[in-house]
Amino acid sequence: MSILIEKLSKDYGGAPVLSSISTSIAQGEFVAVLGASGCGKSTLLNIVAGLEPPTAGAVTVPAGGAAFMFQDAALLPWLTARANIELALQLRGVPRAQRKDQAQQLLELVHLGDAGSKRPHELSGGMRQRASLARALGQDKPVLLMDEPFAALDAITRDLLHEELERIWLAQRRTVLFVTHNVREAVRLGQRVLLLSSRPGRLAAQWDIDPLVRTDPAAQAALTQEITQALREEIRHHAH
Ligand SMILES: Nc1ncnc2c1ncn2[C@@H]1O[C@H](COP(=O)(O)OP(=O)(O)OP(=O)(O)O)[C@@H](O)[C@H]1O
Repeated sequence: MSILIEKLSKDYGGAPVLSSISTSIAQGEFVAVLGASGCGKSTLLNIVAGLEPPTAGAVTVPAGGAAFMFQDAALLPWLTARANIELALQLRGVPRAQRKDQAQQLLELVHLGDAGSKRPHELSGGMRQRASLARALGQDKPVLLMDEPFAALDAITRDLLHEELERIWLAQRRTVLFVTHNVREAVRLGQRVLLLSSRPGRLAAQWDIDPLVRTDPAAQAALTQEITQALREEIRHHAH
């Protein structure tokens, strides 16, 4: 077991945002979290990251903690892609002599091997997210928290990054908690999909995704439709 969430509730002083969420996430598992806008998905990740305390309940994460990747790459604009990654390595205590090589390996892992000397504004949105992923991986934490990391990308770039992320996840088997609005993305990447309800955010439903679904477009489409229907119902409730 990697992440244990027990009767987790959260409010910011007003109405509850999250209410009694319990689930456990296995080591190396990839879990996608879906829910309507404002249902508390980011709050859930922030609590797992240790950035926000829970109001009630408990969250247990592995001793090494979690790395975070956001929708906005949040790279330091005055540093090159390589230097952004080297900084993560430095913060982790990697000796200076090894940082350059390790940063290059990480750049190559995300297929940015030739772009290390570019600064963020010289990179496309997809390349910035690749650099951001390399930086998150450079933190070498057992858990990777991803908050809509590909939401701002065009569909083709997003599909490419799905392939990259899957390849890296299969090679490294980190535990991933991936928040998205996009049902197709959740079904494409997740071994399990959690659906949060709105106001308060509860665990409304979950689906285990059979890996065979990924190789069967009809099954993938049917499951996407089923989950989309459930998400729509959550959004409709919320609208009343
Ligand atoms: N620091 C905070 N202080 C007060 N309220 C907050 C804070 N952070 C989030 N909220 C509120 O908690 C609720 C859930 O927000 P959160 O960002 O977790 O939702 P979300 O599901 O990630 O939304 P979206 O999908 O739009 O990104 C919202 O009503 C938001 O206004």
